[in-house]
Amino acid sequence: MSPTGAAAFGISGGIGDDGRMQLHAYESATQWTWGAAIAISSALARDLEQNARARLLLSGGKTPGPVYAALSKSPIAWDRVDVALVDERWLLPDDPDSNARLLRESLIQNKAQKARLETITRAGRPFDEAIATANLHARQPAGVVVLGMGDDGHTASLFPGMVDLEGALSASSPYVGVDAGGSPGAGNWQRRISLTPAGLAPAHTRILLIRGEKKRALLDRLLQSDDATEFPARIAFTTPGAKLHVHWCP
Ligand SMILES: O=C1O[C@H](COP(=O)(O)O)[C@@H](O)[C@H](O)[C@H]1O
Repeated sequence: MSPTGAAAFGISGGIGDDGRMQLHAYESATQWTWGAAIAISSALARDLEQNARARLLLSGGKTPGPVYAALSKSPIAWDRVDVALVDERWLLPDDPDSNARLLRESLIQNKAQKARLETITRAGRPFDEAIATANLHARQPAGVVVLGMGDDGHTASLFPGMVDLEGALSASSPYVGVDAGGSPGAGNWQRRISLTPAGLAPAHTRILLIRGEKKRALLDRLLQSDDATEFPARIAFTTPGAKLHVHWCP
């Protein structure tokens, strides 16, 4: 199936009307998985037609694994694709709770084994150096960025109520180190490295993957305002640049 085969429509009442967002609503998890994978793969294929390499930023968490697994079977020139992280917990890349491990086990399989995976953390790499390395790699801006959204309205590792959220939201660098202590949504992983709105802005394709009625209701709530300090996931549609494509299924 293709994304256009799914029920794709703009949301009325503000965001859909001003062209900042389009919702692709699927009836089943299978349709969502393949619809989102095809959307990502098509954007990469377009990039690869025009550029020697394509750069893809992916989120972690519990939601996107099936989409990445489907994407790994896409017949594109993966040997010309650099895959990097939207955010990472301060964990080594082989830790079962790291976002890098999720990418390795779901995406870097099948045809996508030929892609180049960049991790943010590495054994012996101090926190500040990990941030600096992420920023260095981001000098080559990503064309395609895939975001997630937590039940608390966080995206990347930008959490409601975290220390100096305002600083992270207004940072001029593509990545910042964060202390998400005090934000229950951060779970056991308070120290993190996160993409910022400045890092999101250059992407020509901006995708948000969410599932379930709870997140759909939260999305509706997000659309009522632009205040990213209340719900940082609002940066997905308030950051100037590409239209946000939300792929959702129940
Ligand atoms: O901690 C994180 O959570 C978000 C959302 O994850 P989900 O489990 O609710 O899908 C994710 O986008 C982010 O990359 C991750 O570090």
